[in-house]
Amino acid sequence: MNADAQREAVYGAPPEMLAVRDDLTPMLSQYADLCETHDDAVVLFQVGDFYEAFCGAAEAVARTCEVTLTKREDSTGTWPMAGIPIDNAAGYLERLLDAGYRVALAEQVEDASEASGLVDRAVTQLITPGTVVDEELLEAGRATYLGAVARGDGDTDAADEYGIAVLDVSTGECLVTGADRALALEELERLAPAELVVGPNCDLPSLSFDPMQTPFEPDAFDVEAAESTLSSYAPRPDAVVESDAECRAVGALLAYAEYAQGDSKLEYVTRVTRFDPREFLQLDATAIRSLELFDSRSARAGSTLFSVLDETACALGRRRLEAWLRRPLVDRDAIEARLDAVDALCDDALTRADLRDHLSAVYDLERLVARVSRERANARDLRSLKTTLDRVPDIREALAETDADLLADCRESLPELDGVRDLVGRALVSDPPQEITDGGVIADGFDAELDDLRGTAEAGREWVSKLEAEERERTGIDSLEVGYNQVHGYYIEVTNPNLDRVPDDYVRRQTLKNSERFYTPELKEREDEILRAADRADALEYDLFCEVRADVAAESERIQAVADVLADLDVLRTLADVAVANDYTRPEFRTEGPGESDRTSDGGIEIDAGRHPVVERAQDEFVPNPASLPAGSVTLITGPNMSGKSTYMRQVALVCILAQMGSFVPANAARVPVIDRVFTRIGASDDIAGGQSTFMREMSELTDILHNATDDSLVLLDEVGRGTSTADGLAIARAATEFIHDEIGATTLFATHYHDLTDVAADRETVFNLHFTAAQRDGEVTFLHSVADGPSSSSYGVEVAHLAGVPGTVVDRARSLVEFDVSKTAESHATDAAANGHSETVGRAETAEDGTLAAYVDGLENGHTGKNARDVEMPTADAGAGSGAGSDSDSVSGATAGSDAGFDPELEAVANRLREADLVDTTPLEALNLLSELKHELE
Ligand SMILES: Nc1ncnc2c1ncn2[C@@H]1O[C@H](COP(=O)(O)OP(=O)(O)OP(=O)(O)O)[C@@H](O)[C@H]1O
Repeated sequence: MNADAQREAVYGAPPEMLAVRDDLTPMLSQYADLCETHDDAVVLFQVGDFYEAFCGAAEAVARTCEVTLTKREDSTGTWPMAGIPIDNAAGYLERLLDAGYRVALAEQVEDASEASGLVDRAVTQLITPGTVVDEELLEAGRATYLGAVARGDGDTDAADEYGIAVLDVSTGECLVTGADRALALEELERLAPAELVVGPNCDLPSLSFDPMQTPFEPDAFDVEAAESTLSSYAPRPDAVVESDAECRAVGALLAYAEYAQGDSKLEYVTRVTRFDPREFLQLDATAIRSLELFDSRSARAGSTLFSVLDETACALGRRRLEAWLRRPLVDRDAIEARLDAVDALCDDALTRADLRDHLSAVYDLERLVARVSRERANARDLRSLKTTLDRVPDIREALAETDADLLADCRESLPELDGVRDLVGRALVSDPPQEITDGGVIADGFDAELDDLRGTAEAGREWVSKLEAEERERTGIDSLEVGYNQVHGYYIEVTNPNLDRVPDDYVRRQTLKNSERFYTPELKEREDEILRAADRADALEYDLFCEVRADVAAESERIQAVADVLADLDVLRTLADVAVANDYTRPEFRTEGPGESDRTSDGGIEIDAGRHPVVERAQDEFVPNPASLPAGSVTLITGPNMSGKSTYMRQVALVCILAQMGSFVPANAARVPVIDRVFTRIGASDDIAGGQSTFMREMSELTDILHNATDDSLVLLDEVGRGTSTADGLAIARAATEFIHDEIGATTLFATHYHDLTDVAADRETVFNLHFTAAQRDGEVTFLHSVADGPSSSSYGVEVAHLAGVPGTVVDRARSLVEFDVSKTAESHATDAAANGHSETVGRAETAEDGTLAAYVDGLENGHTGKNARDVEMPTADAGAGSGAGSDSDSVSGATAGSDAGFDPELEAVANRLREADLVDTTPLEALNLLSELKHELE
């Protein structure tokens, strides 16, 4: 049985209980009923102060939560039972969720002391990864989404439409979008809901994240049913959604969320917002992952872009920062508005500091107001809400002088909500208790009746407090005491030796070992008065509290508006703080937006002294690099391993992303276009679970780029083609480069070790070569990390192997092999190159240095790999586009034509074996054996 099946086996009513169903005690019968109606979860059944589970579920709870498995015995049998204490249930619930269980809380919904017979119980909450609302189970600064995906009607054209909806049940944020399957799935990956309700006929591939997939009534996805659910959240559903698929997704999502919250409408979901993914810079899951925006492959803390930016002061800001980074803008005006605001704050340290100060005192207003609406908020929550709202006037004041439109808008749209502040301020004591049923919550002076009751109780207590002295005097018993206990109430206690002095009006209440307890009719009367008043006061306080909470709930929408503005402000000030602290600069935009006709010939990317925002933090000295990438150009980047190629490519993309989210960028200056998408094909990683080899994955990512990139896109390719044979890899890399350049026109950066690829620059004006250099002295390599024009001449592979710790003997031997073979091949290489009219200086290239393994491999591939080159049908480049330096296809086919004479198959076999050797997975002994075999072959 797999893990899912194991979990499901304990859902539903226990079969052993069903077998004796009619004989079960009323309580267990109630348990079995609730298990049957909630057969998609482990039912935790409140019995007093514990949540109990029985039978198979009890065993699962005991195992997962590490609590004792006990048993309950009654006339019908012995039932395994396990319980978790309600008071600190959060930790146990978390364990159950982590173990993949869904949990239904069946709570006592009537006061056990008032129930005649069996206490009424109902499932009040379903707890699953996407429906948790408990603060202790949620990550503060991250939205936790419940998601739904639905498809258009199978019989119509709309069948290709997919709808995606997400809801953060803890805050009420609800988003819906729709698109074709590919785009919709991309959006789903970007939103990465923790739990997913999937509609009928949705054909989902394996996802890059791992949501809990929840089966839910297919009927909820029917258009009519979905529209009816949606209509209680949006009076005109057709004004919110644009297709049936969207309607189905959001309707079913809300229906499931209602079911999870005990079948009640979610009053705090006040706005269902539709968005179009095309209105944002599209970053798919691959790009988000490979640019390490949120998750890093390195274990180093602070090694993602998000962690560099995250100087937020409150959870509201943190969640908003994540949303902005996940979804940068494409509307130039909106971007400039954010940049103006950040700019203004950069220049105003005082306002920044003020804002930080105020915002760090605010609570998570979105979650607070959601709790208020769900009637789950206690008095402390309302006080936190007030504390937050109290900061609003100060925040408005701090923004009083600002010129930036967005900041001024924030100031103007910040409602002060005096009514709510005043109400909570007057109604609740300043430091209320956690419980709302035990009194002590409502402030004096708020309600006359409550004040009266309190006055009565207080007067009674005062009377009692004086009673001791009076009775001592009346009876002459100095040791007489007046006391109170929960069971017997007020009493007068007299020790045994003094019992003979007890007056006649004392009535015996309790006998203890050394004393007797009494009351007097008058004391009893006072006691009744006090207790009656106190009980009534507690009940009245609870009612008053609920009224106050309901009044606050009525302002949900305006409070959510405050939360919205505070979140924006926190992000804007964070971006300004980060810009100042890290010396970022304001980017300039060269185009109005994707697809706009005013794209000019200089609509490319120009970065002066750009840095990688994350790598620069980890580096003692980061070397800034420029980028000059005309629109639609392809830039081929060569250079030794570890020289900085990937860092460079990524930093260009990160500058563009930061700019479009409205942030300053790590550079001295940056002029950038508004791009529509960033595509990445970086790093080789297997997707064995998804059934893809490294190469297949590489190719499917490349396919995605070739199909979907536009001339407004930025494409990063890192070593495309390396997952297969050199000849095939080079052919694919070359063909892809030509296609992207000639057909798509996306601005592209391509890091490669295929030196032959650099020839593409020779006959295309907007294909350029850049390279990274390294200095080699006394056999040691130092990476300079600075970019220069032209292709690189060496890869320093042996030296990098040395740096990586490959044993000295192997490195020395490899070096001598390289030198030996290079000298052997250099001559024919030079001859071939001359014969092809192809010098080593191509385009803006620098002259290659020989004496390295790369030059040797170059030699083989350029001049002596006739077999490989012949095996691959290279697409012929447009001859007319050549610049005269020899077109790429010329150079390859020329090499092929003239190479057979110098082709040495044995030498190539050795080279191939060397090339394919995986040094990381080679033990020193295997390496020595390999070398010895190679030597043998050569000799
Ligand atoms: N501009 C820079 N200034 C300082 N250090 C840098 C710079 N660029 C990169 N580095 C350092 O060099 C390391 C290697 O960089 P990177 O991964 O970009 O090299 P690469 O050329 O892509 O390597 P490979 O070809 O092996 O993938 C980085 O982890 C970083 O520590």
